[in-house]
Amino acid sequence: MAAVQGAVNQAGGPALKLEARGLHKHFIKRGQPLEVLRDINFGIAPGEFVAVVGASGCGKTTLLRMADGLESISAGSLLIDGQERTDPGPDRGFVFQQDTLMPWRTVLKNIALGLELQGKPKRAGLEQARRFLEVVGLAGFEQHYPHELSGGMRQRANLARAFCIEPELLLMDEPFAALDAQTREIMQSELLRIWERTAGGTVLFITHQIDEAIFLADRIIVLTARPGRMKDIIDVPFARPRDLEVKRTAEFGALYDHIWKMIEEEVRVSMGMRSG
Ligand SMILES: Nc1ncnc2c1ncn2[C@@H]1O[C@H](COP(=O)(O)OP(=O)(O)OP(=O)(O)O)[C@@H](O)[C@H]1O
Repeated sequence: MAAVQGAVNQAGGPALKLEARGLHKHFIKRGQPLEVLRDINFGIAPGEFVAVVGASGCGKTTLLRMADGLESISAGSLLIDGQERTDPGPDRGFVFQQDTLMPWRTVLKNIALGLELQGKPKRAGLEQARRFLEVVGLAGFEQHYPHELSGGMRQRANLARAFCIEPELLLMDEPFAALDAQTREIMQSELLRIWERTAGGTVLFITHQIDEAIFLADRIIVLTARPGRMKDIIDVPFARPRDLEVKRTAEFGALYDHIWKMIEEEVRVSMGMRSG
């Protein structure tokens, strides 16, 4: 396929960090094609935080894996900095639902792992890891092993590891889904704090939770039921820095209801039910 060039800004640099153009994806399942994503188009500016929501199975994780280079593209294109995306690279960080800490490494050495893989000298890598360990509030736990931490602490170490490599594009797939409701809320505000403190780059964040998407993101992409298509892109009107209190406001509740109705409609369509 011919290389596709993305839009450039006035300074000559790419105007968009991540851009999907007419993106399609299908898998072959038991010999039959399964269409998962159809005609996905969006552009994400450098430094923007964008969440993706949609019914279960609409292709959210697949979209993220395509951005990371873990999944092939069936048609259309996905550009990073104006260039067709390549295999996974050090410019991208990926955070999964389950932490991916190595049980035999201390917390500090887990956080430093990405830097080690990038070839950063050991001492400098550990120093940088220590800084990020402090940012996520784990000072004092450097020499602990993952099994000695709570689920929330492990996910904080996981975040520190992702932010530590200072990725220009951070891809997050329901990173707080395995946490209890209270820890999840705290982690949401921790994530914003870390992101703001470390100039955390561009984020594409997948979630099932509408309130999480509204609280975190600048914009929210709503996908239809499978095959996932663009249903809407919503601007989130809340100023930063954001406090969890914003979730209790009427404006937040109204936006939540609006997005929930869109997703409910899609789930009903996919189940062959009429809305109402
Ligand atoms: N490697 C694969 N081979 C075949 N089918 C796949 C593969 N990966 C995903 N699928 C199918 O693609 C569809 C979309 O999956 P995906 O995990 O992207 O959805 P999702 O929106 O993230 O779902 P959920 O919200 O439930 O996590 C599903 O029907 C899934 O079974």
